[in-house]
Amino acid sequence: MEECQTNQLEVNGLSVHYGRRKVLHDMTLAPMRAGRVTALLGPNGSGKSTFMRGVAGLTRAEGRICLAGQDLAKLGVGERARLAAYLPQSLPPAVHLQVIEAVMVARRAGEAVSAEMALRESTDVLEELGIGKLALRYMDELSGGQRQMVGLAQALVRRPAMLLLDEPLSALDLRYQFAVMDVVRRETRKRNIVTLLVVHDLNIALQRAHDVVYMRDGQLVAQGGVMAVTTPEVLGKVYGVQTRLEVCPRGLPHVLVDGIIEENE
Ligand SMILES: Nc1ncnc2c1ncn2[C@@H]1O[C@H](COP(=O)(O)OP(=O)(O)OP(=O)(O)O)[C@@H](O)[C@H]1O
Repeated sequence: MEECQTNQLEVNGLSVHYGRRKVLHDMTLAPMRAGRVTALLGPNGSGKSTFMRGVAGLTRAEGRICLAGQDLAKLGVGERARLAAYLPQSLPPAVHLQVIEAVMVARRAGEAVSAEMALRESTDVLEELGIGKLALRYMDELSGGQRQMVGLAQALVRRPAMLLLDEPLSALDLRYQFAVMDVVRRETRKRNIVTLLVVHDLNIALQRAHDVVYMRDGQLVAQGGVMAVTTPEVLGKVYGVQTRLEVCPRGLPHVLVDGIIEENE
């Protein structure tokens, strides 16, 4: 079997069953390189969260997943969680902890570091994400968007090799959605990590991700650079809608939806 490459995520033959029902069908993707943000796109129920959880090792899956040169199946739970930081679709209920404490707890969960070091690194991450002023606020008193940002800080402070973000924009207003995507893009490049995220807003995904993976019914439909694979044909196949693709003056793609494609068309 081929060696895993050090700076990428490789997914080969990923399948997931829930009971006797197969919901992910042998998904094999082209390697996803570090420093790039990939958006995982597809309709409701197409298997996006299942894919993310399978890659994170949170759902029993068949197939081979390699990250940063390591076969994830061969790692212990703790080591795998440190390497692959997963932010779930719905964040757990907020506890009555200060933000800085919550980030420090995340830092110390995977690795034995001193409180002093955890404090310094947690403070740095909050500053980098532009939320240093939230440090002494309580988690259960934050808005949805602020909690989403703290969740990102908790993921990044563990210095993962990969970020898996399941709908990180769902609780956010328009400005915050772009702010979070900009932070994710910047940190992905700066830390040279693999980032995979699920986003429902196609236009935000197309404007801020480098690459896209389109899936439907638990199967891969297309994968590649945003501009290369996003076509009306692919969007029709994935979402069942008729679209036009425009390119704005800044060279970014924008999808206009004209209507749905009737089943017998
Ligand atoms: N724990 C579970 N047990 C049984 N079936 C499940 C479970 N979780 C998801 N499914 C089913 O697996 C399929 C894929 O679900 P999944 O949540 O991965 O889709 P999704 O693309 O993330 O959807 P959405 O965009 O609505 O969040 C769906 O048919 C769903 O009903």
